[in-house]
Amino acid sequence: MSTENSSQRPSLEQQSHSRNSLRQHYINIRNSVSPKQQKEQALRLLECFQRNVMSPKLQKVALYITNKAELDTAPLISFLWQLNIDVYVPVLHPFCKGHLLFIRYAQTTPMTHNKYAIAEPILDVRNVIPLAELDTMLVPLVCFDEHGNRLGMGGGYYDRTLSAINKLSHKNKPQIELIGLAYDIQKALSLPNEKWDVPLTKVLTPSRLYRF
Ligand SMILES: Nc1nc2c(c(=O)[nH]1)N(C=O)[C@@H](CNc1ccc(C(=O)N[C@@H](CCC(=O)O)C(=O)O)cc1)CN2
Ligand SMILES: Nc1ncnc2c1ncn2[C@@H]1O[C@H](COP(=O)(O)OP(=O)(O)OP(=O)(O)O)[C@@H](O)[C@H]1O
Repeated sequence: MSTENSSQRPSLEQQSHSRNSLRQHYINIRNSVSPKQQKEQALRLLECFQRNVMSPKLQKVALYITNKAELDTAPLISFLWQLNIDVYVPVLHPFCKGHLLFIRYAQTTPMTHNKYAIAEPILDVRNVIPLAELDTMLVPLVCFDEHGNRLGMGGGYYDRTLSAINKLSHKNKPQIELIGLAYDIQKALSLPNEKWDVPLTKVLTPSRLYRF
């Protein structure tokens, strides 16, 4: 996307068009994963997590509940539960449009479905965690590149929610690890980035951990 001068710079409309075509291209790639492969890849992801991410510092982890052909997080969630590590998942914010709340997710949590038909805990304010208290957030994505740029489903939910962290003063800024979870086939050579994009610190795939 780099250009010599502003007259050659793509317009906002062109940029959003290329983001949307890239997004659709990688959603199609993701949808080509069969249910059998999805299961196998989820187990390999768990092994890769155990080798590369697991640490005694991991106490409060945000994850997501898998939608459609996304990399399946269920084995990872069960593993964290076994270790008594607290797991939090996103809920669409009821008042703050485009933002997420992170809610404690346990085996007995009463669940519902959001407008995208994704399972989410029924909102109970006692189970909401302030972002600054999370030590790691595992983030869904449609594609990523080798600089840690991420393209998601296009709602801007994660970027909006995470921008709140960047607004904190440096002193209070939490050292939250932002780790994208993806199949290896979701890696792009280079993605356009926007001022609101919050870069990932790492991406974990079933075969390796990328550090940026
Ligand atoms: N598992 C999961 N939970 C998540 C996200 C996500 O990407 N994955 N989100 C990340 O921000 C938020 C929800 N954002 C979403 C935005 C758009 C669509 C959507 O357009 N879905 C299409 C189907 C897409 C497909 O084929 O995979 C649909 O509902 O028809 C879904 C979720 C919060 N929770
Ligand atoms: N921090 C923010 N403040 C205001 N608007 C934002 C912010 N972040 C993203 N947006 C808006 O959200 C829209 C979608 O953003 P983007 O394409 O980056 O979503 P995404 O990262 O793919 O989606 P998601 O995070 O939900 O997976 C953009 O058009 C942008 O206007």
